[in-house]
Amino acid sequence: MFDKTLLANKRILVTGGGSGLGASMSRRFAELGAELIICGRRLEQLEQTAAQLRADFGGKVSVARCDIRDAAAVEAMMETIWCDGPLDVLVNNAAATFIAQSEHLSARAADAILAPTLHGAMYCTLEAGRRWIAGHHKGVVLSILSTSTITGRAFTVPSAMAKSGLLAMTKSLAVEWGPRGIRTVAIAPGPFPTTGATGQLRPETRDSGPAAQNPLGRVGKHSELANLASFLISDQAGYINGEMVVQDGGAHLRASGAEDLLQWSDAQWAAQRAARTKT
Ligand SMILES: CCCCCCC/C=C/C(=O)SCCNC(=O)CCNC(=O)[C@H](O)C(C)(C)COP(=O)(O)OP(=O)(O)OC[C@H]1O[C@@H](n2cnc3c(N)ncnc32)[C@H](O)[C@@H]1OP(=O)(O)O
Ligand SMILES: NC(=O)C1=CN([C@@H]2O[C@H](COP(=O)(O)OP(=O)(O)OC[C@H]3O[C@@H](n4cnc5c(N)ncnc54)[C@H](OP(=O)(O)O)[C@@H]3O)[C@@H](O)[C@H]2O)C=CC1
Repeated sequence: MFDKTLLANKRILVTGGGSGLGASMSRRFAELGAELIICGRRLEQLEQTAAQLRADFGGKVSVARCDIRDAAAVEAMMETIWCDGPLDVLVNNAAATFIAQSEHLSARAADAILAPTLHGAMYCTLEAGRRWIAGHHKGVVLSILSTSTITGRAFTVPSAMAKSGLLAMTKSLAVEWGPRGIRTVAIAPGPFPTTGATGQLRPETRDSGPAAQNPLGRVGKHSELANLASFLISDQAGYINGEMVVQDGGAHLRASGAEDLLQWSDAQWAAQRAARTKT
């Protein structure tokens, strides 16, 4: 699909690159010649993914243990990265969510989603952006958002708020940082099965799967998202700035994807609160 050197000479940080969609994007970027830094909280998971990428593609892959909720930790990570040279691309991928009735959300529960999803991505963007501007270096920020930015989404309100905040960041910085050579772009994926998303959003007690509700009758393939991401961060997409590309098989045109939860009984919600997963 792409020239194998599409991302040669690109130095890319993927937050949450150790697992899920972050690992799948990292894999494709490595295949297309990029140097990678993947960050997350679980060092062992990061090392495992990095070792596999090195074995498969032979390029340079480094890991950074970093909880992006911690602004000082993000600054320290960026300092360490820049010691070896500037990044070319930041992929804001790490995020958290869970389903809950909003009236049951405590402040801590709301912050547990907003802190990594909104604040963490903002810290990473600001730390990369200020270094790009100071060094007169071009950069690209790709943020992985959600179709909740278009529809809103019941029962995942903090996530929907965070993703909409990041869409506002993407559009705003396109204008503010475009003249400085920095592009900001985004993808709004529909359902792409991952351990994290399935664990948090699809308890076995939910009746119908996202494939059944999708106009195309299926969920997304990781390779499809990884290819779109590769294009958007490449120089081939050099005139795309401030845009969010939806990749959901048309699902958001039918519904936001959470309406089945309106039918849940109090007992089902109580069981969900008791059985909630933590990844
Ligand atoms: C068409 C459909 C498409 C849907 C797309 C939706 C778009 C977004 C998708 C995604 O983001 S998928 C990625 C999901 N992956 C993850 O969430 C992985 C990362 N997860 C985590 O880090 C954690 O699991 C967590 C969710 C952040 C929670 O862990 P944390 O250690 O931060 O929380 P705690 O200290 O345990 O609790 C803090 C606070 O939050 C309350 N809480 C925690 N989990 C739940 C839950 N499942 N339900 C309700 N409340 C929860 C917990 O009770 C604490 O509050 P207090 O009790 O202290 O008030
Ligand atoms: N999968 C889907 O259907 C959809 C996903 N998305 C978006 O795609 C992106 C990836 O989702 P997905 O792969 O499913 O999610 P996963 O839960 O599978 O992966 C999340 C990744 O983020 C990392 N992470 C979470 N919290 C932090 C933190 N505080 N600091 C650093 N890293 C963190 C995790 O690593 P660790 O635990 O080691 O920190 C993990 O590698 C997210 O932005 C999500 O909102 C959007 C719509 C649909």
